[in-house]
Amino acid sequence: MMKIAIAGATGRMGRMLIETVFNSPDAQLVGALEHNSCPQLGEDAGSFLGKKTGVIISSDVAAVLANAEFLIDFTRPDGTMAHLAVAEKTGTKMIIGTTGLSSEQIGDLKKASAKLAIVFAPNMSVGVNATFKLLEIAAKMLNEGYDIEIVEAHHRHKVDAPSGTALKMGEVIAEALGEKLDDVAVYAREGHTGERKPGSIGFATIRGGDIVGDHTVLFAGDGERIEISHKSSSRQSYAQGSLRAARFLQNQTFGLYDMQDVLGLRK
Ligand SMILES: NC(=O)C1=CN([C@@H]2O[C@H](COP(=O)(O)OP(=O)(O)OC[C@H]3O[C@@H](n4cnc5c(N)ncnc54)[C@H](OP(=O)(O)O)[C@@H]3O)[C@@H](O)[C@H]2O)C=CC1
Ligand SMILES: O=C(O)C1=N[C@H](C(=O)O)C[C@H](O)C1
Repeated sequence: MMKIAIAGATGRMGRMLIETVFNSPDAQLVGALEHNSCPQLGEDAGSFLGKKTGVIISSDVAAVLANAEFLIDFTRPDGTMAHLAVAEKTGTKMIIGTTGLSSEQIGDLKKASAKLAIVFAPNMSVGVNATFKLLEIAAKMLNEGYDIEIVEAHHRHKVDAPSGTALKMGEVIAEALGEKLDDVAVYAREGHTGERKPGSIGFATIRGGDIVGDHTVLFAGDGERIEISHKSSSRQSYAQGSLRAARFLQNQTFGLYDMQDVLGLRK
């Protein structure tokens, strides 16, 4: 039985993860973390489901992690890094879905992974990770005469842009074309932009309503265009993917992995 704690327990992903762990025969919910101004501190983590899990929402990271083999963290970059600092001491393996980490913070994850096993991925769904592979193939086949644009849409509460998934799509495509995303990305257009720069990868962001997460990559040529899209209609796929990541980590003692490793998709 995997002993799992959830960070950001009252958030959109936190709640989906609590429900998923609660209903999984091979997982036990042993902790639920929130920051110390959260109004639900002291409540049962399952109260939003009308169920008793026996786990009380707490802000005591050290006490929660002392009792947990795994921490699944979908919070904010500062929260994730604070949890990581404690997990390094307790040896609690981490599954990190938080997006918007700086390159310095990612560097700190890499350092920690010398001793701690971590899965870090901007999207835990099987479908999105399969889409990354499709994009790699498409980018190699359409490497001349096609302009590449990535469009993502998310709910009105999302705080980072472009999404972690859109950025990863850009990285996968850039790598397939022998480029670095930083050298070819165009994140915004406004005013007199001039003509599109050949070889660039454009990003466009939509925020509104309750959109769970849509990503489309356009390969726009002369007289035709190809679109590769993934649309999430529920957060379940992210939560199920996170549990698959925890199962994968059962067999790892250290190292930084992503969902391509978990799903056996790495070339
Ligand atoms: N990898 C993947 O598959 C997916 C990744 N995500 C990413 O997961 C993250 C969370 O998304 P979502 O659940 O929608 O966001 P929410 O805002 O609904 O949830 C975030 C939770 O983390 C808490 N939190 C915020 N800051 C801190 C902190 N410094 N320390 C501890 N806890 C904190 C929030 O509390 P409060 O609200 O009180 O601030 C809230 O409970 C985002 O980065 C998002 O992009 C989302 C879906 C899938
Ligand atoms: O904030 C979200 O909701 C999501 N965030 C992730 C991202 O930034 O890519 C994954 C998914 O798209 C939902």
